[in-house]
Amino acid sequence: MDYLSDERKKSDFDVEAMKVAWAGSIQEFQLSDRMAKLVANDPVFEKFTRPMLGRKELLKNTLRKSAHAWKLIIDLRLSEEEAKWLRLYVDEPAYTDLHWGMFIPAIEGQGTEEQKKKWLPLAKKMQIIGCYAQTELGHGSNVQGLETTATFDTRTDEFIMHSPTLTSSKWWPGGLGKLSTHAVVYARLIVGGQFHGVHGFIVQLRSLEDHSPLPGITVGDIGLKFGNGAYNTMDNGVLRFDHVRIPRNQMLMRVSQVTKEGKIMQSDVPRQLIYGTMVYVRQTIVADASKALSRAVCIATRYSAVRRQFGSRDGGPETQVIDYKTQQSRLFPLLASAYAFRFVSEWLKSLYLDVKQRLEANEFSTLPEAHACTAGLKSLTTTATADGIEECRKLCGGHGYLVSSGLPELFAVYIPACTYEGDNVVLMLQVARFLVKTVSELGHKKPVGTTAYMGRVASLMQKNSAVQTAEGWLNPGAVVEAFESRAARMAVRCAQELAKFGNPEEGFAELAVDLVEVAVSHCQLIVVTKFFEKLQQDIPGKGVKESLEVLCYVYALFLLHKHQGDFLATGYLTPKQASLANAQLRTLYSKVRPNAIALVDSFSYTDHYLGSILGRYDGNVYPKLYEAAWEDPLNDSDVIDGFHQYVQPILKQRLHSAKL
Ligand SMILES: CCCCCCCC/C=C\CCCCCCCCCCCC(=O)SCCNC(=O)CCNC(=O)[C@H](O)C(C)(C)COP(=O)(O)OP(=O)(O)OC[C@H]1O[C@@H](n2cnc3c(N)ncnc32)[C@H](O)[C@@H]1OP(=O)(O)O
Ligand SMILES: Cc1cc2nc3c(=O)[nH]c(=O)nc-3n(C[C@H](O)[C@H](O)[C@H](O)COP(=O)(O)OP(=O)(O)OC[C@H]3O[C@@H](n4cnc5c(N)ncnc54)[C@H](O)[C@@H]3O)c2cc1C
Repeated sequence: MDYLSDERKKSDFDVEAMKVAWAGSIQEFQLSDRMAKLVANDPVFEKFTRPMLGRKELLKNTLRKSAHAWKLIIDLRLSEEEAKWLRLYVDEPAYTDLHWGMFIPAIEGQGTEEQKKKWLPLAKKMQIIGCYAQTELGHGSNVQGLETTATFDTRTDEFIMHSPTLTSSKWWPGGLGKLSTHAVVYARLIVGGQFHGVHGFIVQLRSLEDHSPLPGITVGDIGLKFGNGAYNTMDNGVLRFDHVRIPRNQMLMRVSQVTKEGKIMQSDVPRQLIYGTMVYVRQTIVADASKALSRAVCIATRYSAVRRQFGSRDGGPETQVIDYKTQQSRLFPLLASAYAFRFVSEWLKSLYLDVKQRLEANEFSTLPEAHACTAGLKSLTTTATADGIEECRKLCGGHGYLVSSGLPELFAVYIPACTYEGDNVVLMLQVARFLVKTVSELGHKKPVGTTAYMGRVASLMQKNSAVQTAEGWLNPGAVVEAFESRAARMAVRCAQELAKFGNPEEGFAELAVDLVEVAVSHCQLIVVTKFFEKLQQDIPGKGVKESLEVLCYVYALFLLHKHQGDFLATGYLTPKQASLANAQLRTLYSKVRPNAIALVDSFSYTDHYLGSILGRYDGNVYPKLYEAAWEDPLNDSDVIDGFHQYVQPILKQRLHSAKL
């Protein structure tokens, strides 16, 4: 029985076509769908018991799943794209993520042709397992502050890897604790007693025969992390070196080379390329944000249509909580954000692929913008997604707190995304630096790409919004201009404040809070613009483009309402115009309402992937919640183990004193 069938009938767009729009293309949809079903129908990938497993069982279970996934990849000859979808739907962080997601890309981006030829075939056949060992106990954000040393010994043509202090212990790398045989280790290069910056080195950690740590290497897991199950399927590790020797050709040498004689040779490649793997991964994290948020939103939307509270008239049904305006005002912006992040990630991927191609041809001019966009959008989307998942939990009331809602584990797995791959505030400060630089160069350099609007700064500073009615806000030009003006005005104002400081670094530190706000406004502008640009494309299917248009305005006007202080303070909007935007937002919520279930069905998530009783496709929530309760190990017996030993004596004492 489909308890949501009435809801599904209300929608006025072609869901199958929306699924394709969400996936990006029919090919991508079919690929994703095939992998989703493959995983959902395979009992090895069962995940409901995960939160109840102890750490050792949990990790062993993850290893079993990873081995099974690898076997499927080989047996079914899955492509790299298919393997990525398979990984998504298996839905369990594992050591293989860092192997494929960072170790291999680090060698690809920073290795020489010779190094790639040697290491990549081994890694791609998984004959070695690698991780990305950058962060240390004492330093994560400040990469130049890392303490591990790689000292060149000209006599033996080797580097000596050493951890001179406790704080230099590598700390956090995923896959390091128990599984990796190798790591790309970031360390201070020391040649002839001189420090030559931080570089990456391929270091073997464990024997390929019996997996024991090699001499001089201390390695282990850093311990339990937030939440049951969740990220505890990953062996984040600690690593120390005691004068471990590696051949010279294991320093990744695309950026700088060390010769046998101990000479440093700089190639034309900028040193920032050492950070290149982070640019790649940040871009993938933006795509993952849309997946995690859409998943939470799918659960909360379906449950909000099932759940009824108050409002019964003449004994009729109570009101579906999705019909409360307050519920809509919390849920629909998140639904719109999931779509917005999906489309901006599509754009970011194309930007990244373009930069990658240029880097391969030794053309580096677009690297700073790629860095700013990946850093800023990673920060913006992961912050909004982490907050959004928690909001979805609250939108599901008490039942959202049950593990069987799927939301607690999703939250626990997701929130470190605000920290890993760059703390979100630190990353926004990088964007701010880029923007301040752009403003300071306006006189002699034409801004391009995502900062092109700064080239119109004079008019953006003068022109105010012309919107007169609520309908007036349903105009891409009006909305984009509002976001451009806000971002440009905030950036210029901050740059003017900065100029008052004799020492720019002192000013940057003092104005950091305002600078982060400038960076956020710029990143929001990017997301809004890319959503409108998406709507310019051919999007087939009845009512699909119209529904996306509604979501695009919801996303933009929700942000405008939330940050109306900025829009008002910069003088671009009047209070009246801000309130017209809010009135339009209410109308838009009413347009989303009949399509809400269809819009989350368009993510095409299987019940296996959602892992949520509240978000079941058929809406059959209550019987299934009731059934699941009885599956809890505590309900194996009517009288709990420990009752006779610890509780009964207390009860007896009470009876005894009652007699007195
Ligand atoms: C069996 C089945 C298999 C199936 C197959 C599976 C397939 C799976 C495939 C994929 C899965 C993917 C999963 C991925 C999973 C990812 C999980 C994430 C794990 C997390 C990993 C980590 O966290 S790694 C560690 C990350 N660390 C950080 O991010 C550190 C943050 N700090 C920094 O980035 C920097 O230090 C800084 C940006 C803060 C810079 O600080 P500082 O001011 O000191 O900089 P510098 O002086 O060094 O340099 C300034 C200069 O450089 C520019 N710049 C900075 N960063 C970059 C960059 N990244 N790129 C380009 N340029 C950069 C900066 O703008 C300055 O430029 P100027 O021109 O000088 O102004
Ligand atoms: C689950 C997980 C997996 C990870 N996986 C890996 C991995 O595979 N490999 C790896 O190398 N690392 C990994 N890391 C480490 C991760 O990359 C770092 O934790 C991250 O980069 C943040 O650095 P930090 O811990 O030093 O934070 P800190 O920099 O110490 O941040 C602490 C606080 O200080 C603030 N702060 C720091 N600097 C500034 C500044 N300049 N201005 C203003 N505020 C500032 C931050 O905003 C934050 O609030 C992982 C971390 C986690 C949680």
